[in-house]
Amino acid sequence: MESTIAAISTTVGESGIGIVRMSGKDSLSIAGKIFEGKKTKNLKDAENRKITYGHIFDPTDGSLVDEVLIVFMKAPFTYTREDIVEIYCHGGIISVRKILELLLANGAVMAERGEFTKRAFLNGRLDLSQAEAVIDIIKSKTELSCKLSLNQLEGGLSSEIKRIMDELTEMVAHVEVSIDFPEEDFEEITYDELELKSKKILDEIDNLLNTSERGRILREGLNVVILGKPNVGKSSLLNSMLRENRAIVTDIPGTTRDTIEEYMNIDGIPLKIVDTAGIRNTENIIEKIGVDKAKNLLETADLTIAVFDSSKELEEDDYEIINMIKDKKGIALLNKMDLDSKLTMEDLKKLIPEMKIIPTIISQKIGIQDIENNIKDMFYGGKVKIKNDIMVTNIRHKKKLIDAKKNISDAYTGIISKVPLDCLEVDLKNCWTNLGEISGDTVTEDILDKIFSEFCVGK
Ligand SMILES: Nc1nc2c(c(=O)[nH]1)N(C=O)[C@@H](CNc1ccc(C(=O)N[C@@H](CCC(=O)O)C(=O)O)cc1)CN2
Ligand SMILES: Nc1nc2c(ncn2[C@@H]2O[C@H](COP(=O)(O)OP(=O)(O)OP(=O)(O)O)[C@@H](O)[C@H]2O)c(=O)[nH]1
Ligand SMILES: [Mg+2]
Repeated sequence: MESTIAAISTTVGESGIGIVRMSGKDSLSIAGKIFEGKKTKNLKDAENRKITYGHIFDPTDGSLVDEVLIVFMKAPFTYTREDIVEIYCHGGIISVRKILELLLANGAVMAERGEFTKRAFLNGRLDLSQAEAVIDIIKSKTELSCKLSLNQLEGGLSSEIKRIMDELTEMVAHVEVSIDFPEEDFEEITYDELELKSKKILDEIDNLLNTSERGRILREGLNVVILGKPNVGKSSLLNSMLRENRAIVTDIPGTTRDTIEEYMNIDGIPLKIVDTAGIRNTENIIEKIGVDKAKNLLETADLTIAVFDSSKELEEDDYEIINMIKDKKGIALLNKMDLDSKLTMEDLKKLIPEMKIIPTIISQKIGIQDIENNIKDMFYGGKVKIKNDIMVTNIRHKKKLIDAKKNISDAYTGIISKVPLDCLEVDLKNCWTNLGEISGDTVTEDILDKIFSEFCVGK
């Protein structure tokens, strides 16, 4: 890396302090041109990693720009493994921008998005999945997803991937020896050994892939769809869960015409919750579109909440809804329990014996806590220990794992049917390459550019 890069690393706006930073071999000399210290006049004389107080001046006219703290961090023990200078100035928009401008005028080039972290990766301080964790930390919206990304930054996923890659390397080496020196039987690997080893790798990749479903939920939110006949209290439920009057609630059936999506979280579990138009057989064109939309949404739901009205006898529309949700993951609510009962818990239980049924009075917020606890239980159903678990949360990693799984299962199938060893080698190597795209060992320039372009400036 020849160039010295500079960027503003904090948000530009009304902030107390702003950070402008530089990385590269000229960092110290460039900063030295615009900084004058109080006690330590010259930045070159400042101690490594020790904060120095002073002022930034515009060297073209000697005018004062800001009062700052500055630190020089000497390569290679820095964030990027290059020389770094960080300037802590007064926040806002003028000072940070002016200081960046001066650095650029004195030999630094504007850093691209994620370029500091990209350099940390290229210089070997982080592997690619760790670098990607950095942006996931910044973008995380809940404590839980932040914690997972921090684990990834600490190298949990990386070491697991590395371990599997080492196993593959060892297997390939054995296979190659057996191909190259078939006469010398001492090193030759047996098909039984190969079967065991490839099965182990297949299981390990599978285990990682199995965590990605929960990973997706943490990324996108658990997709919860509220379903039911008109007027049963679906929008009331949405409002109660959000704790705000988001959707219009009236006693006129057919109030909600379109779907309403909102985000919330229950103890850190992100939820996308969708209120839908009441399902009924209708001739009204607008309402019909809403009803069809609600039915389609069911396909992508992680969880459905089907609402029933206890004050009304079951009708044809209820039966249709029961049919739709029967084999889906979800819970049923028997609402309006404050009114005279025409539909009991027992009646409903007979129709959907597999499903959890919760009695509610949504208009009085009764049962909401119960619903939220049930959603939580379903999420933690797999008994994940989030804290120590390695979890695949990144969609790119998931895709690569799927490719790698395909390679190793092909190899495994080949081993079972005793195909020639050189046929296996290709699958094993491809598997290694696909895993290497997660760690960054085998990644291409294009992929790197794409990954780091999603970073923020100054990271
Ligand atoms: N001011 C400031 N705050 C920051 C960062 C930064 O770059 N600057 N970070 C980044 O964006 C994060 C912290 N991450 C960092 C990771 C490594 C090193 C570092 O200097 N590592 C060296 C030395 C470690 C040591 O002293 O033991 C190394 O790994 O060799 C610095 C920050 C969050 N806070
Ligand atoms: N008595 C009683 N009324 C309720 C309860 N829950 C909701 N309601 C009332 O039922 C009516 C319909 O509620 P909504 O939330 O608009 O029902 P919806 O299912 O969204 O209806 P559509 O949008 O038309 O499909 C409103 O007047 C609510 O105040 C309850 O537990 N008990
Ligand atoms: Mg509604």
